[in-house]
Amino acid sequence: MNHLYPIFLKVHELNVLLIGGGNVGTEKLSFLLKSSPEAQVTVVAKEFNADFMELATGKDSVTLIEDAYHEKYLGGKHIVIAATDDKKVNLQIRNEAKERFILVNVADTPELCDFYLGGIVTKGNLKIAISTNGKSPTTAKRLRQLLEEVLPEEIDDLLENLHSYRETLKGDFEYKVKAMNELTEGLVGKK
Ligand SMILES: C[C@@]1(CC(=O)O)c2cc3[nH]c(cc4nc(cc5[nH]c(cc(n2)[C@H]1CCC(=O)O)[C@@](C)(CC(=O)O)[C@@H]5CCC(=O)O)C(CC(=O)O)=C4CCC(=O)O)c(CCC(=O)O)c3CC(=O)O
Ligand SMILES: NC(=O)C1=CN([C@@H]2O[C@H](COP(=O)(O)OP(=O)(O)OC[C@H]3O[C@@H](n4cnc5c(N)ncnc54)[C@H](O)[C@@H]3O)[C@@H](O)[C@H]2O)C=CC1
Repeated sequence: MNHLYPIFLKVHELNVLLIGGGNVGTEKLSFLLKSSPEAQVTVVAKEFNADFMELATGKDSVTLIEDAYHEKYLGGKHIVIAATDDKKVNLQIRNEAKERFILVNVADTPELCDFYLGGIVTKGNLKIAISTNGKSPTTAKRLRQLLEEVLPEEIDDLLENLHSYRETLKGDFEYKVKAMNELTEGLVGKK
């Protein structure tokens, strides 16, 4: 059974806390910033590795704190990603986040996650998020690569044009629904 419900977060308007600045921390920050370059991220780690520093240096929206995790760092955060190599610390982060009703992801332990990070395809205004329900992250990656390849950049022109047309519609809600559906009927191959 797949119970996951995907949403699209405005992470440039939310405060994200990432704990861990190693390989996994680098991967998580890298995909977060690839999709959301202005994401507001505070990173706490005892040490940051060279790749992490290269990625984070010069990014105004990323704040680095060289310290061991402490619950005080949860203050004012909406979302937490635990990516340390210490399972006990990851569990502590998860429990202290849950006490505060903060959504938490523990990179190496799906059972402890409130949400998973997904493979993400961006073509201008179009964004597609891919999950395999935690079963095969590599498949999520491969599907992301495939869709990046096959979806044309021009798909964004289509969205912009449809948006302009939508702005010109003056009728009530029902009229707009009908007009937009008629115009886009050909996209799904219906006659
Ligand atoms: C549950 C989840 C929780 C979470 O991290 O959010 C999770 C968990 C785990 N990942 C593990 C390993 C790997 N993860 C990747 C890659 C990605 N992992 C991502 C998401 C997720 N990974 C969530 C589920 C997503 C879903 O529902 O499908 C992606 C999509 C997004 C992102 O990371 O931002 C990103 C691809 C991004 C892209 O390229 O587009 C690769 C492949 C590679 O790097 O080439 C490997 C190595 C191969 C392998 O092991 O499969 C391990 C074992 C750790 C160990 O053995 O120690 C666990 C733990 C476990 O499964 O128990
Ligand atoms: N979800 C995923 O995609 C994957 C998850 N993993 C798992 O993720 C974990 C981390 O792996 P790596 O990043 O390779 O380890 P790493 O050794 O490269 O990095 C660990 C980081 O955690 C920090 N850290 C450790 N204790 C801390 C504390 N108390 N407070 C603050 N920071 C602390 C270290 O300073 C370092 O920055 C491992 O347990 C591994 O099994 C591994 C591969 C993929």
